[in-house]
Amino acid sequence: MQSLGGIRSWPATWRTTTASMTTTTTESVRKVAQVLTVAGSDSGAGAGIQADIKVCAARGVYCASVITAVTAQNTRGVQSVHLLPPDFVSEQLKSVLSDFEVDVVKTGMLPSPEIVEVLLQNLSEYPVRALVVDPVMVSTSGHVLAGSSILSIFRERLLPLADIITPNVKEASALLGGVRIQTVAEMRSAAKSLHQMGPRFVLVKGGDLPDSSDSVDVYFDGNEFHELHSPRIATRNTHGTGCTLASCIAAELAKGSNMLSAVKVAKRFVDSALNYSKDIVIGSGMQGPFDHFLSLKDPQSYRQSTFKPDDLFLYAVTDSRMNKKWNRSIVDAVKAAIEGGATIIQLREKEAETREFLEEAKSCVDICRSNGVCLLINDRIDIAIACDADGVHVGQSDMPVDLVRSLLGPDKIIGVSCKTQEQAHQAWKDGADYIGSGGVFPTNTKANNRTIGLDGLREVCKASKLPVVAIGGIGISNAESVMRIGEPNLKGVAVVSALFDQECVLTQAKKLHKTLTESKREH
Ligand SMILES: Nc1ncnc2c1ncn2[C@@H]1O[C@H](COP(=O)(O)OP(=O)(O)OP(=O)(O)O)[C@@H](O)[C@H]1O
Ligand SMILES: Cc1ncc(CO)c(N)n1
Ligand SMILES: [Mg+2]
Repeated sequence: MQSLGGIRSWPATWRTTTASMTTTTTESVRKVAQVLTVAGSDSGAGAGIQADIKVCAARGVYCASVITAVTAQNTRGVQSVHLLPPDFVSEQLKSVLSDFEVDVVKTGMLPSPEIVEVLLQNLSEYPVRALVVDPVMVSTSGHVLAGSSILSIFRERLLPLADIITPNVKEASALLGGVRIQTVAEMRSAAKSLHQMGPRFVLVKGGDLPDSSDSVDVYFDGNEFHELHSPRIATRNTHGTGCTLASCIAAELAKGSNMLSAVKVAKRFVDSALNYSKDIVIGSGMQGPFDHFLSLKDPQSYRQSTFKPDDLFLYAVTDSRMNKKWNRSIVDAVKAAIEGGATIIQLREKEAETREFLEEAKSCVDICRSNGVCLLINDRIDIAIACDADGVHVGQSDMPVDLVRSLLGPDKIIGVSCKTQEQAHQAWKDGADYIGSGGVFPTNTKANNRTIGLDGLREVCKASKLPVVAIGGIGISNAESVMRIGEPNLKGVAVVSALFDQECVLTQAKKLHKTLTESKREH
């Protein structure tokens, strides 16, 4: 029997290895971890090939796919299965394995002994670093995806080559000739028996174990057992958990992880994904898919957080000292500002305690979202992430914009304070959405802040490829003079004291909105 090399023989430095890669340029090349999944297609895309590709993408690993069968499948069950001819499966395998530097092969639905045979042949011709075998046999809905005809070739030839096998309790039982597996103790003894068939590691999954408040998987390395526990999540969206777990193990191995760490990360990934998507509704059947990217957004809130430059029109920036002085909560201040016509809100709470600020920020997100107004957080990226704000505003000495972007992802709003043309240019290059420019007039809100005046503002606007909001000492009496500079990308004014260092925020917001609307009409 040919060895696949196995994960234990990986060079420790493989991640930076570039020598074996062919390239037509002399530039350095970046090695990308690669998985090949050999599995069936699930038309509902919760399991099979589709799940495998999503998991790898979510884990930062490239995933090629060889399809063994096509299923007509949805959340109600499997309606029909069409096997691909073994020769054609072989052609796909050759195609990928002869070209790509596949690190790990992961198998799912292998529906006939002939298909297993062509897989074995190709693996002996093109060895890979690790083989993850998820012995898919029966769908959770009860449909047979691979019948008993595959059992002997699995036992005798595929399992001995596997670095890890990941049967659920039913599959473990089938591989062992029908033994009873209904307890964690029986899972342990099954793992031990399966290990004797030759795989280096065994993970018996307990997702379908009856009467268990925990979801327990049993891992066996030939010597030691590990029980991986997580609270069972009450959700209908468990379709594809098995494929997800195995693909995540493959992805982590491809990145260079050892087996136990890969399995632990994979279990946590399934757990977080299930938790995150426990309430989503896709399809009308008994078992729904979940969100591998942990990010299917409520379309309502998603739509509201898209940023338009005109949102900068009346930009309200909160200030904790002023709220304290006037004895109101941030939430009340924000409500009043929005009611008076504020078009975007920034929470700038320099002195707030983190825990308290987070709670207030969450309430403000709810208010802003229900009013279709974007909410930004000043400087505190952590708070913005934790409360799912629409974005952040950062200064020149805060975290760099490109790093903020990588932390917040592509859809969040990032604003940057800029006093100079160079800063405005840099903000645009780094991927900001707008800039705030000032102080236009002297202000008490920000100590030691250089005033750039209307001329400075004009300069920055001229250089900026991004929309601009003016800030610093602006109020009802001078807002018009600011807008009158007439630069087309100057979209509005940001105010602090003019709204919040006032007895009635609502009245001041209304007045300011009126002034701005009039000056817009005139210019
Ligand atoms: N409700 C749940 N809550 C938490 N973890 C779960 C739940 N259901 C399954 N899991 C976990 O998901 C992983 C897959 O286990 P499971 O036994 O469901 O595999 P499977 O039956 O092959 O999956 P499927 O056939 O639905 O793709 C395991 O780590 C298991 O512990
Ligand atoms: C194609 C396919 N592979 C695997 C599973 C197991 O979840 C499934 N339901 N469908
Ligand atoms: Mg299951």
